[in-house]
Amino acid sequence: MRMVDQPLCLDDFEALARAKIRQDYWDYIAGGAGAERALAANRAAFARIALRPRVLVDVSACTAATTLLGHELASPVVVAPTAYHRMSHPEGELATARGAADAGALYIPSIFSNYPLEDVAAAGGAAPRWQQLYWLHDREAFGAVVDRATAAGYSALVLTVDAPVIGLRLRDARNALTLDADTLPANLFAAQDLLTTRSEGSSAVATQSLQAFDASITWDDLAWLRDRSPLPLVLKGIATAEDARLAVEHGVAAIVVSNHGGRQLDNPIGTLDILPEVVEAVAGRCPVLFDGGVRTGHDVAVALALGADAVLVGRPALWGLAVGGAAGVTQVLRLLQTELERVMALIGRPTVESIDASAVRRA
Ligand SMILES: Cc1cc2nc3c(=O)[nH]c(=O)nc-3n(C[C@H](O)[C@H](O)[C@H](O)COP(=O)(O)O)c2cc1C
Ligand SMILES: CCCCCCC(=O)C(=O)O
Repeated sequence: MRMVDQPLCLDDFEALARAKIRQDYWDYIAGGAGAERALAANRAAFARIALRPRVLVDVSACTAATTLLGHELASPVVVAPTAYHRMSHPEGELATARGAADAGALYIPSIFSNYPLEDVAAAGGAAPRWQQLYWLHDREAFGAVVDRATAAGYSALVLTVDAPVIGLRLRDARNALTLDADTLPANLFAAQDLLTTRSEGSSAVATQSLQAFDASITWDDLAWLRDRSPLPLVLKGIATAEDARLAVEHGVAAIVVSNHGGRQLDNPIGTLDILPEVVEAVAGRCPVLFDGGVRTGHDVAVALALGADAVLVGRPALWGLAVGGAAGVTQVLRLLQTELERVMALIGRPTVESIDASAVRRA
């Protein structure tokens, strides 16, 4: 592997982070499900789309600034929900929240954070934040988290719907992954014992998810959540036009096209290949967010041109966190913003709104 002193791109951050995170936690973060076909497909999809540069356009003042559900953001790059940030840095989600706030970015903490959601909210100050949720078997515990997020000033709930069970994470099973005491989920006390134990041939994360997640929920159950909290509801993990239409019919505020970073269904198709059918089905009725394999400002521009209103980054934020705590998260987000603004100049699209379908073609 190449030696890196000063990270100039996200690949550099990845190399530096790898040297700082212990091997079984690194595998949990980096890995995908099954043969990791979906993980690879997410990146491969970007190689098939080319940008179409227009010239002699005034690009002297390109700006990546945008708005999303009323939030003014420095760029269309959002920090995705990822569990257990203390695997990457002792200050965990508190540092991520500070780093995202300093970059003018929206952060979506995972329900499986290592710090209580109230503390994460306080660390982010006035910055926008949405709370991610998994629907738990224990309805009382689930409702309590929803109430706490509502009271703590989160401005939307992001329900992840692509994980009725956890995908087959072979790296974690081979590593017999269990979580150390300082990496246990802070919002869910009942989950803590289970994450230090595991069934034979499985990891603690997989064993626990089987017991914690309610795999019986359907579209009808969304009404319960809407009754429980007035916050706008975002569904994360939509991967077909049919479900995108259903989501809109159920009044969601936004959807996230995602395959969970290739960690759930090991499908040989990247989320970028799925994005156009979802954008067409939604037909402008709500914002469409996208994630999976975004690693450069060029990737962000491609996703926007294919109809995304914003993109989420999962692993890259963890790399920044591992490398430099809050400042590392800020650096990763600013790097993506700077790269995007450079690409915008090079393709003659000086604003986020001007990056439309005419900006791309199949390579
Ligand atoms: C270590 C790790 C933990 C994750 N935890 C969650 C989670 O708690 N909730 C969730 O909705 N998605 C979770 N995800 C998925 C991310 O939100 C996101 O969809 C994915 O990381 C995007 O792909 P990328 O890492 O290539 O940017 C996790 C992903 C990773 C890598
Ligand atoms: C029972 C713990 C489940 C944590 C799930 C976090 C996650 O979504 C992941 O991809 O890992």
